[in-house]
Amino acid sequence: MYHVYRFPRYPRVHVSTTAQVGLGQWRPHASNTRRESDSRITRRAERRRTTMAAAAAAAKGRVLPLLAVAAALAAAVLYRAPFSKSLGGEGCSLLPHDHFWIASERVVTLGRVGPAAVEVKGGLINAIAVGDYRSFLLRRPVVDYGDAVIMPGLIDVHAHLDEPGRVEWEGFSTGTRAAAAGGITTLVDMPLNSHPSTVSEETLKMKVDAAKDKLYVDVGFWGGLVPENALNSTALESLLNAGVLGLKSFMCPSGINDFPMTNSTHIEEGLVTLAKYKRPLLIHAERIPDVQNDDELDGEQDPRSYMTYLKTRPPAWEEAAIRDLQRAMKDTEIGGRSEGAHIHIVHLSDAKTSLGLLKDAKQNGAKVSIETCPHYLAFSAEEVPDGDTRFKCAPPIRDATNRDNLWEALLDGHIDMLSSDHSPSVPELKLVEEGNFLRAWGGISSLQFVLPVTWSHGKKYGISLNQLASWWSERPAMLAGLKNKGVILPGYHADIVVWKPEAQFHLDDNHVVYHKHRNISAYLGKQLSGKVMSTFVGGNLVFAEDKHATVACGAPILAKWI
Ligand SMILES: NC(=O)NC(NC(N)=O)C(=O)[O-]
Ligand SMILES: [Zn+2]
Ligand SMILES: [Zn+2]
Repeated sequence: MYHVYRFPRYPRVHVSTTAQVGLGQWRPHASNTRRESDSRITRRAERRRTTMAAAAAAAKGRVLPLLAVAAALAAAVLYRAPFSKSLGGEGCSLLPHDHFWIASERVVTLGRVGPAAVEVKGGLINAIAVGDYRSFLLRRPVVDYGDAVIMPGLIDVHAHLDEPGRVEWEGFSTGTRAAAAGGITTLVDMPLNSHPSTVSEETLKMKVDAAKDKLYVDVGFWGGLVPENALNSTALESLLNAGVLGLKSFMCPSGINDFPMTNSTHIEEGLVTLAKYKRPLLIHAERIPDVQNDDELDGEQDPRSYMTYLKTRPPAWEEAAIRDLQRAMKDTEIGGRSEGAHIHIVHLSDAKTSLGLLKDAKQNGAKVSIETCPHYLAFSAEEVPDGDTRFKCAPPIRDATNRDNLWEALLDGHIDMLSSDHSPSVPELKLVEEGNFLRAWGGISSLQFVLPVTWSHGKKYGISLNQLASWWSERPAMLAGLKNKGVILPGYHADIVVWKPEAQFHLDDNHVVYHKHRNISAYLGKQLSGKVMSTFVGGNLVFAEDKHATVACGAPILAKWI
């Protein structure tokens, strides 16, 4: 027996924007903003949205509230593709079809994992047949992936692609090829490390221009909240109107001259404007405490020792930042000054007091979400070799107990999602030879490996494929307001990764790495399981069998406020 979930057969359902959300305390805000779109894909998906919810609800009640949150959080955020190539256009896809089925024994859809066939048509998921899908394989063309996993493509909401200005560090072409090879179908680019930083309408335009014809996956952009624009709502609105999906700010020096840190006043004022647009503020939450522990500063320290570096950025830095954010978080509560805004803490490393404070804030009704990154879950301070600056990042990788506590918080739902924080530089700045932790560039290079890394390490903690899809696709889509992405359901973009969780591989010299600089990644030399076979973006097969499509047909994603 099989059942097909298809657009026209289902009745309309009302998706409440005030539904209780199954995403910790992260509740959406109702909005009366009318949704519309100017892209072909978005319009089509929009017509199907209520039907998808009906299909999902019919199959599994749990899915409906998640759709409600996506709809509500994204109520004012839409996207369009100003220069995307036509679907299935010449060279965009390794598959010569615009309408086809893919099938496997393990499809992650409708809140379950099981046999299913997925119909892809015109860049969208058109129908899903679950159960005895084999009878569907008579319908051609079909790609039968056997027992490989078919899962929503990963959405990486934290990647530094560094173009324009520092293309020698990473770039749109190299970065998105690595993303496609790693099963990432959408990424959102950070506003710093490129030059200039993305802090205005003009600099966003430079980003989008630089990305032209170089995107192998879809790419959105965060803008920067910096002292120069934070208190100037006209400047902020022009950046938001230009299409950034939200803003990002630093509470400590960022290491980039034209991206200065913000204080809590900048953050609180910025949130008021963001509330109007219903877009999130992402915060690098480390702050140099007013009084530093003498232990951390005193004495002759070996700069090649990882412990020396670890002591320079203790958990107290994360804690000080979160304490500084207390008022801003309170402002996001219902009835607060910036109700409608949302605070997202990037790359949380401290699983102790900082996490505890954030849990309390969520409990009290603050609109806060938390991400952590695979390197905090895969590595521990104890195992970082002295002089191996590939492991340097901020906040730092802490001890093994902290790592276990991060996994626990992720599994318990206190940490909402994962991101790569792919932040490479040129090898010279990483000081790999010299091994000086205090002077080396901070940032982990990981984009292509995040799926196998999360899976390889998560297996030991008993993670499921559904959790993986939630942390890497569904919740990141909600954060970025990508209402047609993040799940495999009719009407959503056909952004899909096909991978083999059991396939082991050694990240050795023979492994093809598409990052600009392969040798600065801390994952090189590691044994991993989980091999990406195929990646589809908007129905285009953009990566398969270690080959990319010949033409880069990914779309830039720009938010539109109406
Ligand atoms: N300028 C950076 O890219 N910094 C990044 N560096 C890290 N994470 O070590 C970050 O996201 O904070
Ligand atoms: Zn950061
Ligand atoms: Zn970062």
